[in-house]
Amino acid sequence: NHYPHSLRNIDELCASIVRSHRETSQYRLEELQALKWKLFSREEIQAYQSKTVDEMWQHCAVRLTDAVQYVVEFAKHIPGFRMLSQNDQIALLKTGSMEVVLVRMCRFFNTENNTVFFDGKFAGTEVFKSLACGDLIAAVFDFAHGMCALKLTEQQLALFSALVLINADRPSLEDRVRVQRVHRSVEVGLTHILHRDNHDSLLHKLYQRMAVLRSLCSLHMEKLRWFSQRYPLTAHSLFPPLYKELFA
Ligand SMILES: CNC(=O)[C@@H]1CCCN1C(=O)c1ccc(Cl)c(COc2cccc3c(C(F)(F)F)cc(C)nc23)c1Cl
Repeated sequence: NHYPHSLRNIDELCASIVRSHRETSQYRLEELQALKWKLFSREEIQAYQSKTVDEMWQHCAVRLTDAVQYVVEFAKHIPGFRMLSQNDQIALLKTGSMEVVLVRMCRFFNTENNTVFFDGKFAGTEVFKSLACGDLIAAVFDFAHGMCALKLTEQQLALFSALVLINADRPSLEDRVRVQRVHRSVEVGLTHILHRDNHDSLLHKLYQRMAVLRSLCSLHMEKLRWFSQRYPLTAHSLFPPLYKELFA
């Protein structure tokens, strides 16, 4: 093909990241579209609201762990991520996987009625009341709103997710320079895709979203610590092992 060698690599990089995103996105957009107006009944909302704090946390932790596992699969198929050392892959996933879960959540969000796909239907913030962390849930919904407003295509979302994950500023990386190099190639890929989509202005907005993401995830870690101190039994025994490995 007529591309100079480097651009061909970027095209191949973009294609592999988009493919990996599609294969690990948990639900296809068409499926979610079909379920868009399936809302919880009053009784179902009551049932969620009458769960105890640790029951609801455990219920969510199972789903979050599931989502994190899909992000791990996504990462494993990103060329350049696989090349990193095992320790650096774990270090990137430890701090980045929840951020990617949050980025991906915008796919499950219906901005018309401020609901998110949860447990098979679309839920408003009131469903999560028994978690006793309304500020966290409000922040999760706000972030999803902000992401939806950017109207990213699946390809742009795939590249942005890879950019969020492969971040050389993460703590305890062994080979920061190598992570920076992979980050740069993903960034070139995203810039290339945005340019092709005639949407160059989006890159700046996406970097602002990354800053919001970091503050949101430190709020999550604070909540997780609060929860595991208050409910040590649930946190240490009932949370799926991967969750503990990533967040403990
Ligand atoms: C298809 N559904 C989805 O994509 C989402 C993401 C993974 C599974 N999932 C849901 O079912 C879901 C959708 C919306 C919401 Cl608000 C929730 C509840 O979210 C959380 C409740 C408790 C703690 C959460 C924490 C904390 F603090 F642990 F880091 C962090 C995040 C980000 N979300 C938390 C969930 Cl679990």
